[in-house]
Amino acid sequence: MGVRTANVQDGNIGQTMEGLAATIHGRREASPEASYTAKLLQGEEDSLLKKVIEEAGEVVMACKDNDRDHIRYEAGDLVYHLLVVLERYGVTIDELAGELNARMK
Ligand SMILES: N=c1c2ncn([C@@H]3O[C@H](COP(=O)(O)OP(=O)(O)OP(=O)(O)O)[C@@H](O)[C@H]3O)c2ncn1[C@@H]1O[C@H](COP(=O)(O)O)[C@@H](O)[C@H]1O
Repeated sequence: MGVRTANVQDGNIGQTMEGLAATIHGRREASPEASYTAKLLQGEEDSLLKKVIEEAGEVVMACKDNDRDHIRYEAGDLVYHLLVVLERYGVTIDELAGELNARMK
């Protein structure tokens, strides 16, 4: 695990999520030997789904340790794997945004 200090100046969540989702989409046709994302997209469905549960558990453990850097790191793993799930099941990042925006009052 490579937990490090985050540079918040690097952060723009909209651009980051769009860029990452586009990269993940582009791995649909990539070789699973060359790309972990391609392996998740093309491999066993349950392997990907189990990974989401595992990463969610790691976020919870980091929270129980009250370790901010570790929480952020594991949240990154969870969000990445969640985006891979969305790609695999054909839910676009714009649809996710629409879902969240519809809840705003
Ligand atoms: N954001 C990620 C990303 N986050 C996590 N991971 C991988 O997810 C796996 C997480 O597994 P584990 O939890 O077992 O490993 P860990 O996090 O090292 O250790 P622990 O959390 O268990 O302590 C590791 O293999 C990470 O490399 C990611 N792999 C890829 N990406 C993005 O996807 C792009 C395409 O990557 P490729 O699929 O390699 O082409 C990359 O450029 C990145 O932008």
